[in-house]
Amino acid sequence: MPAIPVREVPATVGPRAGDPVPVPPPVQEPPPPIPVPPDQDEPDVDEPPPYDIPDLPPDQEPGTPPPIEEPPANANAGVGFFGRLRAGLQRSTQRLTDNLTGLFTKRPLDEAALEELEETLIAADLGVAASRRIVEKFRRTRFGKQVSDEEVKLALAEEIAAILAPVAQPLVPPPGTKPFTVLMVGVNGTGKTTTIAKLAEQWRGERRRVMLAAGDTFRAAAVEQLQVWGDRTGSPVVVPARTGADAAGLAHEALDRAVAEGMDVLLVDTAGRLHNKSGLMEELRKVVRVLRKKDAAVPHATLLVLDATTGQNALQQVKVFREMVDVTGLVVTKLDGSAKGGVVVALAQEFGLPVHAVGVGEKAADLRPFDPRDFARSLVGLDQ
Ligand SMILES: Nc1nc2c(ncn2[C@@H]2O[C@H](COP(=O)(O)OP(=O)(O)OP(=O)(O)O)[C@@H](O)[C@H]2O)c(=O)[nH]1
Repeated sequence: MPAIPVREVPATVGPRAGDPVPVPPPVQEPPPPIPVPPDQDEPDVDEPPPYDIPDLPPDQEPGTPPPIEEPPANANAGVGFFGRLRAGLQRSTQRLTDNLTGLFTKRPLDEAALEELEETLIAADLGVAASRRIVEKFRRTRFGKQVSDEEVKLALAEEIAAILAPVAQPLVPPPGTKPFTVLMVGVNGTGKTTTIAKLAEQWRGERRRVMLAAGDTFRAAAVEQLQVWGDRTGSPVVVPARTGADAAGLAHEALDRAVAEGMDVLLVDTAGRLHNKSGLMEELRKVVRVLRKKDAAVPHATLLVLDATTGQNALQQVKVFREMVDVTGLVVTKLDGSAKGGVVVALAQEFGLPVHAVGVGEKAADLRPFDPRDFARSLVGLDQ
């Protein structure tokens, strides 16, 4: 196997043994896509043909991030993360609350109103099971009563938060686990690379030493993108020697380097598509197998990154990726551009997998640990 180069961080920003780890400058913007020259050394290696994973959403073209709906004009309004979350979820909130307004104030809560409530919740992507659960609670506690819009929102927020609470688990590298190794999986364009950068930024800010591994070896642009993020966050990046190099070999090499260099965290990017679903499954399983050979506990976490704009497709993606790898937690991105933020509730109800973080924008500060109360109140349009 050819040697896998490690892109070293310039001495001015990279940590040295014994030095305090500098806090990297805030990440301002995601790196622009970088044109990739044809690989002169490897004329035989072709880009894989368009992928054909029948169970994944058809609207995600290979290599093309899904279009993000225009965010609302006041998307950056508000103070702090709650304000961003609230602004980011505005489309989802509108979708949910438009039909609720006046639903119960015009009449006491009867069967027809409950049915309308259920339809509204399902249309807002909360999923059938969660919607039924919420409606049942309303039936038990409020049937026959006249309730104001505000009361409805409060009760909804409470119920949604109760569904979300068990899954809201921030991802914290446990003390003594070094390097805490995280495998990032998900369909292309969902935000894996950006999420890696955001986590790297966050953990470097906590003075942890972070290494990145560019495991999406077929997409040279993805490798370049991770290198840019590595430079920006001051994290060394292990890159493949050539396009299409063995991803498992790269992950193995990265783990060796991370151990040798005393890294606290290793974040491994992976491909979101290959020739077909079984090709992707084979590759992801091989990456895990090879890592486990080195250390049975690795990867310590396997995060599936989901794009909220895909709505109910996200549920399908969880099912497909769980067939491939042992998904330990979820990150839901692009809540800022989506009217389908309710899908987080459906994911919580259906799978009960930890939701570690949500993304409400492209900047480093736009990824935060998932707070059930904040999310629920934002989703129904209540203030903090
Ligand atoms: N609005 C918004 N955009 C995001 C968010 N997270 C990621 N993006 C954008 O989504 C696009 C795709 O993100 P990537 O990180 O490249 O996705 P990926 O899954 O790594 O995809 P590949 O690199 O193609 O494998 C980029 O333009 C990101 O800036 C988010 O929370 N909100």
